Amino acid sequence: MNLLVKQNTIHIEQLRKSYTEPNVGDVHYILKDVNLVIKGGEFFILLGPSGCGKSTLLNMIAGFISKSSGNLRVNNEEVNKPGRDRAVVFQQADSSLFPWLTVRQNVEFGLRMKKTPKQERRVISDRYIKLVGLVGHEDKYPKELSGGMKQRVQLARVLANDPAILLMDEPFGALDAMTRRTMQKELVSIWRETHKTVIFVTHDIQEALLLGERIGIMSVGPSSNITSIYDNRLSYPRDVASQEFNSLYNTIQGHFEEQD
Ligand SMILES: Nc1ncnc2c1ncn2[C@@H]1O[C@H](COP(=O)(O)OP(=O)(O)OP(=O)(O)O)[C@@H](O)[C@H]1O
Repeated sequence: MNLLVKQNTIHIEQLRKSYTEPNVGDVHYILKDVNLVIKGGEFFILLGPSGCGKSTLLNMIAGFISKSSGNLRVNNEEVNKPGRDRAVVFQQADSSLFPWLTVRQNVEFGLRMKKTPKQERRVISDRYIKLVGLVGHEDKYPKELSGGMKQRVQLARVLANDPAILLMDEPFGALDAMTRRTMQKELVSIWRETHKTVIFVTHDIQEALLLGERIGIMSVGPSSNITSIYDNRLSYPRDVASQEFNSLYNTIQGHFEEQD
């Protein structure tokens, strides 16, 4: 087994996130008693309705939001701050790209911070700019790019830093259908090539089924948790028209209808 696959396991036990209402003092739970193990190298989907707490959970794994109680471990170490082993790809690339830097400078930013030598930076940025299909656009600034291209820059920048765990918060949600499909295909091939652990948040059942190996369903909030996990063993690339795909789609949709 690949070393990366053995590592980067995420253990979540009885995890809670609550907040206290100002002035009143009542305690409200966003997440209550979430239990989950995500294996290293796995492509895991967090699927749930709007406002159920998917982003909160992802940001807790990233180390951006602290837990209220329970355990959250990556590689057996309690998460209490962001780490180089984890990186987040956000829904809106605009807020994460530096507008005053070119595509290449944005992709190389983290490497520059790590003081990676210039030549090595160039090799790495070339690789990921190629991987996300942005060759020829290296010297453009974010304002000269389409939404899909900006999202590719964000992905290339995250990949250039080589985190073992990719945390993706509805990264293709704002893209048009065609660009979205292309990005989904690229992500699957990047994941298969790099063996990274991917946790991908979406509220779109079709997207969940196209991408993930396992799909964790979150209940409607407040006090959300993971109510079921579905295995998706269909081989890649997945065919939305196949009977197996549709059967799994209907099962998951039925699950949500029961919750209504
Ligand atoms: N600091 C906070 N104080 C109070 N409530 C909060 C806070 N942060 C988030 N919430 C609430 O927690 C819930 C979960 O929010 P979160 O953004 O994690 O959901 P989500 O499933 O990612 O939603 P969406 O799919 O719409 O992005 C929401 O009801 C939100 O209003």
